[in-house]
Amino acid sequence: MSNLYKVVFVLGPPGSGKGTQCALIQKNFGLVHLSAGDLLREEQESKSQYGQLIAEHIRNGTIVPVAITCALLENAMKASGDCAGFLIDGFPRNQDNLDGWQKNMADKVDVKFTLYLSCKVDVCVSRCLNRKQGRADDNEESLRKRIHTYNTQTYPIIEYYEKLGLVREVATCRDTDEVYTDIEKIFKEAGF
Ligand SMILES: Nc1ncnc2c1ncn2[C@@H]1O[C@H](COP(=O)(O)OP(=O)(O)O)[C@@H](O)[C@H]1O
Ligand SMILES: O=c1ccn([C@@H]2O[C@H](COP(=O)(O)OP(=O)(O)O)[C@@H](O)[C@H]2O)c(=O)[nH]1
Ligand SMILES: [Mg+2]
Repeated sequence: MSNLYKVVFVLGPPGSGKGTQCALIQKNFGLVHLSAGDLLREEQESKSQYGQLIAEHIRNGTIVPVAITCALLENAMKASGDCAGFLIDGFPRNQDNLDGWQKNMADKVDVKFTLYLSCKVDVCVSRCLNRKQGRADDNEESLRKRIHTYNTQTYPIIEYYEKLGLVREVATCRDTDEVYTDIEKIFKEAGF
């Protein structure tokens, strides 16, 4: 019996439906959903010493240094007790994230696969602009920067996992329940 944490990374452009689909997977498979973006927003609101730095990165669509994000993820994993595994939503987003994760977490986790939610940019942007969660980065200027960061820094991480045969892609420019039906099959086939 391995006592490594089981992990599935969930990546895709902003607005592709990562949070929406993770909520459904969590409910039906008992994996715990950890959104790196949500953890960073909570850290920022908690008057952390990193609050200003996090806020600037979020508004500019750039990526927070991995030491901060990885520590938040590891703490959340330790705090969540026994579970079927973790859905890590929106991380690793660049090479620095991947390097920091490999250095600190590689021997504590079993990464099962990366769920890649693919969606056309114009659909993603309009979903974010209509999301109405009061986010500082759901405006046209921040979204342009976020899409640029996604294309230049995050997509190469998906390609890295693709070369390892660890990507499961699901197209998300469809109704939420149609998308979830495909995702459910993938998790069942992976033994969850
Ligand atoms: N398949 C879908 N069809 C239409 N709207 C969706 C779909 N999936 C998510 N949304 C909506 O799009 C917005 C962004 O979804 P979210 O799950 O927050 O994406 P992400 O975490 O990838 O940025 C939310 O308002 C959500 O309700
Ligand atoms: O590992 C992460 C995850 C998120 N972010 C920051 O948080 C923002 C919002 O991320 P989130 O995943 O919440 O956005 P989404 O893709 O869900 O729209 C990103 O643009 C980054 O600035 C980051 O720096 N590192
Ligand atoms: Mg999200």
